[in-house]
Amino acid sequence: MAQINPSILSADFARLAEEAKAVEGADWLHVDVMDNHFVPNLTLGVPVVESLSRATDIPLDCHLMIEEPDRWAPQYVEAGAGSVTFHAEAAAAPVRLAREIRAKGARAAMALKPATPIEPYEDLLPELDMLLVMTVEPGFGGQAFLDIMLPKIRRTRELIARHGLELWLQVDGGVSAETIERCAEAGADVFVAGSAVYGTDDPAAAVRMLRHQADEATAAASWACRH
Ligand SMILES: O=C(CO)[C@H](O)[C@H](O)COP(=O)(O)O
Ligand SMILES: [Fe+2]
Repeated sequence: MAQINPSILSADFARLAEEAKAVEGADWLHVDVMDNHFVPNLTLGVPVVESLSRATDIPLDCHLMIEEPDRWAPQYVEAGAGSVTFHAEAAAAPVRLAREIRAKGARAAMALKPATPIEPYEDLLPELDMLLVMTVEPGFGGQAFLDIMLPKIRRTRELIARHGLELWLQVDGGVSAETIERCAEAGADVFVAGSAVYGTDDPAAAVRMLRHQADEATAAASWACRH
């Protein structure tokens, strides 16, 4: 079944615990950590993740858009994150970092900005639990989905299948009722949605609707039949 991860970037930061409750039934809560260096925006850090992990039963999926993830990522595991994603463009030693995240007890994931190809990282895939293909330029919520990323999602799904891996394939940025089916058809199975969830009157219903759409599109997709 498709996993839907609402992004709290589009939530009210003064009411994060309530905003987590508003998406009960979501698979993960996506937490965008930005440092105003790797991306031109600043959000939250380790103490907020620590408090949020105590305030909700939904596991936290921390997307680190920061420099020096080798230094910081382990601290997010200690703060309670169930999954930690570092960017390929920022990590100094991605294999060592992925192993450290896993050794500390979280799922290890790596993200690719739109201009970063997947092919140079093929040998790294067995070290990861999830690969994130960004479908907008990281930094801000509410941007338009980049259709041009669909071939990269397809190629990544093919590589995962070729290596016989159980790796999850996440998409993040502009995922909505209009775009989620294209992502699922191309091979994504974990979907981050910020504005498409928190920008509605009923965020929990939006999660259910997006999951239903993704499941239908996956069932019809050739990559899932071969899986
Ligand atoms: O990583 C991100 C931006 O860098 C966010 O997770 C993403 O943009 C979610 O927001 P939306 O669904 O509104 O695009
Ligand atoms: Fe994100």
